[in-house]
Amino acid sequence: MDASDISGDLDHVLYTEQQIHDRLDALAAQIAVDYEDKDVLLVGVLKGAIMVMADLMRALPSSVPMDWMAVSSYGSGTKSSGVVRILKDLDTDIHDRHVLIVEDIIDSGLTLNWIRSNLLSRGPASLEICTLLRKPDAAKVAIECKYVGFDIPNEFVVGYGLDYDERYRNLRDIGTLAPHVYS
Ligand SMILES: O=P(O)(O)OC[C@H]1O[C@H](OP(=O)(O)OP(=O)(O)O)[C@H](O)[C@@H]1O
Ligand code: HPA
Ligand SMILES: [Mg+2]
Repeated sequence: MDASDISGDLDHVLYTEQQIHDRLDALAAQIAVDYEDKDVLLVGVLKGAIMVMADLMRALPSSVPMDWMAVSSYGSGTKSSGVVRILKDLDTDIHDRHVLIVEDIIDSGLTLNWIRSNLLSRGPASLEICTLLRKPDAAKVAIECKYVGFDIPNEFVVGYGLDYDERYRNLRDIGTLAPHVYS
């Protein structure tokens, strides 16, 4: 099975692989300037952020460490439960570290709101957020996010790390699913 099999399940493409890479390159350039004189630790949120992390960190000019957290908030559906629990914690002590959270999407904002306050309680020197996608019309809590790839409509999207029931993460583009997939 190859990616062309799953791309047939898309209704429409929002962003192509090329558009995503171009935007991440621009964000990386901005991050490189902002952290020019600081050591930054990238913290990815599994699993959705894997592609963003891989491409963002390779677009950075200097060597940067990364760490990962896994939390559960969505289960297998398309709505956040709002109940977040840590499945895998950081390996790194972030006290006094400059931390940049790397995410694929801010939807309701509940996941990042929880992660943000959890990480802030550990006393980082600074804490900022970089997300590839954000849905302003879906926000249930306001999240201050310094680096945003694209603001998108309030539609469920898949691809480039984003899943529907653990599928479609390996799609290179980001798009919405055709109605037949849900039925
Ligand atoms: O803003 P919110 O409404 O909280 O939604 C955003 C979060 O939901 C998704 O993760 P999910 O919990 O589905 O796990 P995954 O990353 O493994 O897909 C996504 O990757 C974000 O982490
Ligand atoms: O639109 C979405 N797609 C996939 N996963 C998600 N998690 C939150 N929102 C989304
Ligand atoms: Mg996630």
